[in-house]
Amino acid sequence: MDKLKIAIQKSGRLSEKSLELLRECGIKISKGSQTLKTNSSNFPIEVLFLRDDDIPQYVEQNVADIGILGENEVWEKNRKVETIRKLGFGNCRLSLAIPKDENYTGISYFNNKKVATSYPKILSEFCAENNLYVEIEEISGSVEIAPSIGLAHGIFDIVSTGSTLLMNGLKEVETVTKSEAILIKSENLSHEKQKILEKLLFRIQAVIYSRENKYILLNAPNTAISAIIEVLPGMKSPTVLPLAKEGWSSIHSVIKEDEFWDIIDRLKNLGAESILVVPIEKMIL
Ligand SMILES: Nc1ncnc2c1ncn2[C@@H]1O[C@H](COP(=O)(O)OP(=O)(O)OP(=O)(O)O)[C@@H](O)[C@H]1O
Ligand SMILES: O=P(O)(O)OC[C@H]1O[C@H](OP(=O)(O)OP(=O)(O)O)[C@H](O)[C@@H]1O
Ligand SMILES: [Mg+2]
Repeated sequence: MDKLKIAIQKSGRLSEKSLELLRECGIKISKGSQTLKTNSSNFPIEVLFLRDDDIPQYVEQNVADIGILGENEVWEKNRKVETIRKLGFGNCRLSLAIPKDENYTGISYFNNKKVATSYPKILSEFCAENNLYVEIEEISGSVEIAPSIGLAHGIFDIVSTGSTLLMNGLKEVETVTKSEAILIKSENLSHEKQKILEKLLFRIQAVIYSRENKYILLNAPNTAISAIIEVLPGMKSPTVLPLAKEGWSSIHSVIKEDEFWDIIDRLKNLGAESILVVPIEKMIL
């Protein structure tokens, strides 16, 4: 039987989370620290561990069928690959930064300046759109060091918490774009591999839904049920079960994790008690 070849980052920001996603999809993968290629024992998939920068090229050339990498690498490498979906991790932004004591006057600050980056294509497109002439100094890593050693006036790099900028005496002045991990595929997948991919995508969808949602259970007086249901829409409609205590019910529903803290006060004000919020193992709509 054919195997679907998936390229993921060997070591770096996306490695652990890519493996974790596959494992949460029920795919068994054993990996030693030096493993560069491995087969799953219970799913028709072969995992290739690569530098993230190389993944677009391998997927374009059908060496790998699909890959997990940052959107930023797909934009930068500009290979012929198809984006399938976002994966909800590896969130970061690509920003311009300058030494913290510089007086930033707006985007024209960068005119005729030297900027160091590992993303020359994304940067040059941004400069062209904004009619800026910028001298781009391409380097492959430790970009934040560039201004302090006189290599460039500013940098264009990935920012997440901002602590690398801070530690290197820089300030973020323009966010050019945002990125997260995505799944890409080759434009020429065989019918059989496409079938395996669909099976994998079904599982990924269930895992991502379960990460984004929580199961909520609460007790409330029957008089408050309709008002509480307004606040808790649920997958279709909340479940309402009678409690042994006369005039009270238990209400169960599914809520978005990031909405929970916004609605908790409203639920309490409506008379909800004993509120439990529990993780969902898998969620299939
Ligand atoms: N600080 C961060 N927070 C969140 N996501 C990040 C962060 N830094 C990078 N990323 C995302 O993770 C991807 C991989 O980042 P990493 O720093 O591991 O790359 P790398 O050093 O180029 O790795 P490789 O050795 O595989 O080439 C980036 O392309 C980006 O999409
Ligand atoms: O805003 P922060 O949370 O500090 O994250 C930003 C840093 O993270 C990435 O590097 P990483 O630490 O992955 O190391 P690398 O340069 O070896 O890729 C990126 O290149 C930045 O340097
Ligand atoms: Mg890289």
